Amino acid sequence: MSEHTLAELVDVTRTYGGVPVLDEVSVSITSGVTVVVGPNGSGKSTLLGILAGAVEPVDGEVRYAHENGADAGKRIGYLPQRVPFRDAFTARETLGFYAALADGDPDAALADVGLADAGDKRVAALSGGMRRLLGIAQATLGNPAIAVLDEPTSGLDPAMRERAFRAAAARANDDTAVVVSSHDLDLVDSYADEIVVLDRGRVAAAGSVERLLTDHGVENVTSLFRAVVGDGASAVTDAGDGDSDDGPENGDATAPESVHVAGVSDR
Ligand SMILES: Nc1ncnc2c1ncn2[C@@H]1O[C@H](COP(=O)(O)OP(=O)(O)OP(=O)(O)O)[C@@H](O)[C@H]1O
Repeated sequence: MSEHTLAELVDVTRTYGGVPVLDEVSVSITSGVTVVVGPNGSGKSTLLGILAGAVEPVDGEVRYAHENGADAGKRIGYLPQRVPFRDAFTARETLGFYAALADGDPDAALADVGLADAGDKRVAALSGGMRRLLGIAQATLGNPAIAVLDEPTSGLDPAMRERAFRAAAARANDDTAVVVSSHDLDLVDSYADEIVVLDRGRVAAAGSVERLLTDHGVENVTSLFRAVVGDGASAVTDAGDGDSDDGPENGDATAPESVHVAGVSDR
C-alpha cells in the first residue's frame, strides 16, 4: 500500500442468488474524496458495504492501512442508503448515541454539517435533507480514517444536494478518505479527487478525475460516464430476490466493531 492508500479491495467478488454483482473488483482508496458512480444496479452500494465491513465478499480481500492501529475499532464511519434513526430522539441525542461508539462530539459534528441550530429538533421534525446531513454527521463522528457514504444526496433538492456533498467532502484531508456513491455527476465534477466508474459489477474506469478526463479526451464527469458506460440504461442486473444463501445480506450483524453503522440497507 502506498503512503496515502487507506484501503484496498483486491479481486473482490460478491454474488446474490449465484449472480455476481461485483466481479473481481480491485480498487484503492486514497486520502481525499473518492466518488463511486455507475448505473442503477452496477454494484455501488455493494462495494461501499464491503469497504465498510457491512457486507461480506464471497471472494477476494479487503485491506486497511489502519487495521493494526490502537484505535482500529473506530476508523470507519458508514452511512447506508437507509438510515433508521429514531423519530423521537433529537438530533443531538441521536449523535450522542453514536458518540458513545465513536468518541465524537455531537455538537461539533452538528456544526460541521450546518445543523448547529437543529440540535434540539426531533428526528421526526427534520426535513429529508436535514436527515441526510445528520447521517453524514453520524458517519463522520470521531473523524474516522474512512467515511463511507452511500448516496448522501439522494432525494434532495439541488441546494441541499450541494450542501450535503460539500459537508461530506469537507471531512476529507491528507490523512482521511471520504468515499461517496452518487448519481449527481455535476457535483462529482466539483468535489471528487478520485472516481470509480462501475458497470455491471466491474470497474469500467478508476483514477484521478483529472487523469481520466484527459485520458478519455472529455471535459467533465458526465461526458466521461457516457464515454465509459454509455447511457447505462441496459446496465441493470437482476441478482435475485435477496433470499440467497451466498452470504450475509447488506448491513447484517456481520458488521465488525470497526464500523459505526447507523442503519441497514434491507434490500
Ligand atoms: N441483499 C441483496 N439481495 C439480493 N440482491 C441484492 C442485494 N443487494 C443488492 N443486490 C443486487 O445487487 C445488484 C447491485 O446492487 P447495488 O445496490 O450494489 O447497486 P447500486 O449500483 O448501488 O444501485 P443503485 O444505484 O440503484 O442504488 C443489484 O442487482 C441488486 O438487486
